[in-house]
Amino acid sequence: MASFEASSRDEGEGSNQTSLKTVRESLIRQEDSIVFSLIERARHPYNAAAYDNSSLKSSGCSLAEIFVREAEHLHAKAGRYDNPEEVPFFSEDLPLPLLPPYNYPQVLHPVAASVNITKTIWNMYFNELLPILTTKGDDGNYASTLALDLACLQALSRRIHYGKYVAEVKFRDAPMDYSSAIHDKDREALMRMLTFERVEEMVKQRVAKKAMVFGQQVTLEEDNWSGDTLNYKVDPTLVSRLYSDWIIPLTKVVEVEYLLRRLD
Ligand SMILES: C=C(O[C@@H]1C=C(C(=O)O)C=C[C@H]1O)C(=O)O
Repeated sequence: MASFEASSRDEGEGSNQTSLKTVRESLIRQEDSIVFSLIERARHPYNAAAYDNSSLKSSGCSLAEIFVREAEHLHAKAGRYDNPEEVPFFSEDLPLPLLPPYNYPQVLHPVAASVNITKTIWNMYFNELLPILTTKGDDGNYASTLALDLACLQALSRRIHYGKYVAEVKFRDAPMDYSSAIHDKDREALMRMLTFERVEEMVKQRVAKKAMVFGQQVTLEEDNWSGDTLNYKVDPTLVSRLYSDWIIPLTKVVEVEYLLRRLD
């Protein structure tokens, strides 16, 4: 595993199973889901009818919203939101899981449940990301398109809200330093303390590389494996930009919001 800027602080954590190292390893694995889901969604054009609030006159919302609401309803029955890493977009009136709850480890402070930026993620995904990820046009495959949107939204929500875990382990590593900034409600100091620019740079480079590797046309002819002649399924610089402009900044917003409530 790559060595991280803060690796010295990971050492000696002993009994603490969730360390900055394991949290970062999870973020690295989540990159795979995000990059794959973006590549899959980019197979279809934009398909505007699925997002138009006026297409379904009787409901007043878009087909996308109905799709995500009903999918979350079903996922709630299967226990998805028992896992504190999963944050639904429409948390009102979700049904209880049908199976008895699984005993997920309680790593976070209970205030974690109140940190939720799904509205921001929703707006970012539909207003900013989708128009640049997809080509213009309509292929009529709204169900497939929306199922792929759901996969993208879930992967993004999970990754961004995982900032709670990042913040928790950073807090446990340096409780005195963080506590004084939390008492002062000093967002800027918290943002400075939790930021590791070198790690962010590595993340941006790695996701661009993953977009190149996962997005190649794989053929059996040797020639097609030479990097610069390839036509990637999603522009690797777009994936890197998605991380630098939205995913990393929003993860850090979650980190700060969680820390501000960490001593409540
Ligand atoms: C997630 C972390 O916190 C911050 C956010 C990062 C991210 O979202 O990828 C990376 C580095 C830090 O600036 C971390 O330190 O690993």
